[in-house]
Amino acid sequence: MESFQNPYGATLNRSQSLMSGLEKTSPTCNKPTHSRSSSTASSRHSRNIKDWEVMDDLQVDVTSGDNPQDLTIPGICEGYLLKRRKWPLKGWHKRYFVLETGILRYSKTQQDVSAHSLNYIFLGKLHGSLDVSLAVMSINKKSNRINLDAGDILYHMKAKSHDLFYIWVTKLSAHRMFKKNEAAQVHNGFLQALSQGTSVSSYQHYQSTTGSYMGEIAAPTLSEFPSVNPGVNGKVSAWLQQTHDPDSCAKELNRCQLDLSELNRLVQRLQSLEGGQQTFTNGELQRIISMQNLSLEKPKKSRSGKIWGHSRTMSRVEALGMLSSSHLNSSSQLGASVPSLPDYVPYIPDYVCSQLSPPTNTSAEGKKIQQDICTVSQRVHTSLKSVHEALAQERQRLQDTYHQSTKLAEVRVHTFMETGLVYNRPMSSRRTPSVTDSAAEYFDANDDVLNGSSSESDESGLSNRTTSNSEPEEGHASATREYRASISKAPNSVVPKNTGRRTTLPAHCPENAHVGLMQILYNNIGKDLSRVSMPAALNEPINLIQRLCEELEYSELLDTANNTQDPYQRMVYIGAFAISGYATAHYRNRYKPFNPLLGETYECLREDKGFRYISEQVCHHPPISACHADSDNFSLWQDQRWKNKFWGKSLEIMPTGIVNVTLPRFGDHYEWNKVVTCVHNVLSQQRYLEHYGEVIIRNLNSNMCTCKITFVKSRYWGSDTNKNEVQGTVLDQTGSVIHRFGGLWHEGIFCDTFPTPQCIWKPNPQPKDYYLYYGFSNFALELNELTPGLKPLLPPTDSRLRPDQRMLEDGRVDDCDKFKEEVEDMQRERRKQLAKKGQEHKPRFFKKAVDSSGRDVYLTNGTYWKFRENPGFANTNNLELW
Ligand SMILES: CC(C)CCC[C@@H](C)[C@H]1CC[C@H]2[C@@H]3CC=C4C[C@@H](O)CC[C@]4(C)[C@H]3CC[C@]12C
Repeated sequence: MESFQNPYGATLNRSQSLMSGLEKTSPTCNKPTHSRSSSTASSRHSRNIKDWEVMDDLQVDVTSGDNPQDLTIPGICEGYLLKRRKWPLKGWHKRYFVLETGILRYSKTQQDVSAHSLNYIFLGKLHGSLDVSLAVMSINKKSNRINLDAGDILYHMKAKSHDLFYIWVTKLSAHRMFKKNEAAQVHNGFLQALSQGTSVSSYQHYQSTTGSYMGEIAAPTLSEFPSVNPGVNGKVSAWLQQTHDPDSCAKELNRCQLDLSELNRLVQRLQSLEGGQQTFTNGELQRIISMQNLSLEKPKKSRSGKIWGHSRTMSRVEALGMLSSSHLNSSSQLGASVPSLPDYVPYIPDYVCSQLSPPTNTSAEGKKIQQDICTVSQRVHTSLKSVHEALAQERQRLQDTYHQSTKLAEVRVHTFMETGLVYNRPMSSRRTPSVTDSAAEYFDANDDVLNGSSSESDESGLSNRTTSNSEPEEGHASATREYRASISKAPNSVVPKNTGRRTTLPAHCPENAHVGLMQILYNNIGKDLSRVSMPAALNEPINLIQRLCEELEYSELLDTANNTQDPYQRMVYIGAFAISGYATAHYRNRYKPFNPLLGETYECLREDKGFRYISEQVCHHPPISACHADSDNFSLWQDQRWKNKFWGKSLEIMPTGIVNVTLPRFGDHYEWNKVVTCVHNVLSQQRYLEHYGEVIIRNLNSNMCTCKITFVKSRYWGSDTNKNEVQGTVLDQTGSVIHRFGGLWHEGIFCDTFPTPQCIWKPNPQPKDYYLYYGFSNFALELNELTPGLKPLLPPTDSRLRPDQRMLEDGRVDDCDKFKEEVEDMQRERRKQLAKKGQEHKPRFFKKAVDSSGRDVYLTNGTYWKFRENPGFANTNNLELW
């Protein structure tokens, strides 16, 4: 593998194609024991995967650490990129990105950002921020896509052109390198200080020189605070009176302004002195791109007619010559951190070229001007520093006050709830619910979201909406805090004391921290996880078709819905049910359900809950699990298919099936989609699950109301308290909000627009020692129970009879591994036989159909319970799966 010298002096390997790793995975060599998934994966998919490259981690020589260039801060890069929407899964938002000192931030528009300070200030809402050195970076040259996966945060970005893509990749690589060096340096300084037994002053010194950007991630930005209520003038003046010398900041800033005009004059003078004599040496280009501040947007003509950065304009010819492929490919000694782009001569727009010119200073007069620039700059720096300090103090005060006031508000709302002061709102008024004063405070911020726009995107697939992309909103966060407080006060649902079912598993779950998940995942990139066989220690003794049944754990919500006259309130229960299915995921991130075999079935008869459920693995390619449940109060069916994507640190699971529920009493037929589930930090023990996106629930038989539920993506700076947020609204035909509800998907849902505000749903408490039993809930514990009475009634294809799964449940992990392999081999053999005969597998209890929207679906064919009763599965022809 070629190795290069990057602009900062460190040696690194050329980006390594992930696919090359995959290609090596032939059946004979390098194949891990547990990647026996089918090699006939969709060719389209694998072609796409081939185009992705993971940027190698840069090798930083920590020990030498004597290269002063190591800590040169690469120039800022800013401009619009497309950012993939979280919901709907297709389409991209245009977002304005700023990359500065290793931190990538973005907001909605360029106007949200101001560069008129030492650091970038986000005037509008800062949507997100990421330390690029902590992320796995993968790029796709063909589609100009860049992914950054930091485990907790995952950005999918796309450049508008290949040239911009090239610049961004160069910049990102430089900033990653810088950040890594910086971390190494801090680490070194610290170690040195410790080993010398001196105080850590050198470390502190380092911190004070680089402190402006260190730790930025953790510090909340001003935009985090809710907007100020206009009716608080009195409070503001009182506040200002306490502010320490408010005029001094203004004075300093005035002084700065004068100095800045002086600087502007000096810079212009310097430029006119040096005009046009610049040439670039071979290989310097990437260094220049890395080091210069670049604005990748066409400048809007400012008053001075100039854009910031160096303003010498290069001719198109000059630019092309400079950016010829010889500069960009691997022969460049500096072109290390960027993948080579052979046969490609990018056209860098003039307004970017004009910023690329490196500073030069040769003449004596030039030197003098430079000195002046330094002196004035230092003055500006001192002024701004003092302003910065004053503002920091102010921010601290604000922050303290803010925290105090939210605590107060909480207390107030609690009292409001406790005193039972409820408000009645005529439902007929059908307008956005008004809330009482005490609650109004925190709902104000919600309104724009509550009245959110439609989820249609424009033709280009681009959108500037922020209402339905599951990005966090501060207003919601505070609403959720209130809901949460109320939910925790609500009594726990009473778990029936004795269901006669088991309350624990026969054996503890195996320890699996040692299992080399990394190799398995890297070797199966792009493949469905549902096709990848994993070591038994990574499995839970539950099958995916059983796991689907878990979504019925809170079926009483559907019972309630079927007994609720008011269609809007009914919808709230349906919404809560849709959310409740996700609750168990909170405790379930260490193990993966078994992949069902084609033709495997599972039944769940719950007289106590009043429903019966069946499911079958109906298709292998792609894997599809179909299920159907009936009760006096509802019918539910869905077929579940999911795609998954592994981005280096996180695994995204995108289910595509639609859930259907009918309520016999009102003739309602609801249908809704599922959200994305992301397993963050999948390779480490800090693994956790997040759901994000939007669920839209429609009633196909009445357009009276719809429900919109947002699973909010947590913020990077979020404490645990803003994880797992959900917000829902029930809208009438005109789009007005009739109900709103929210909370956390693992803690419960509160609705404050009901005649009596109340907790709609709260998950059952986890059983004792659940951690030792795969994190299962009581309901999950019961799913695989096989009682002597039940055994003869089940078809032999029922998951309860699957030996490998039973072995795992009994704690016989090695036996399970062996048997699992056998079972999977048998399945392959069956498939071969079928293919030989030119036949296709046909599901036994489901039939293929097309739903009202033209989607392929699997519906029950109504035979399961009939066969079970008569003639009984012992007397039918059954598949032999194991
Ligand atoms: C590799 C292993 C050990 C890491 C753990 C992966 C676990 C957390 C993954 C593997 C398969 C995943 C499940 C696959 C499909 C669905 C259906 C979807 O509608 C809800 C999420 C859910 C239920 C996923 C939850 C997370 C899940 C269980």
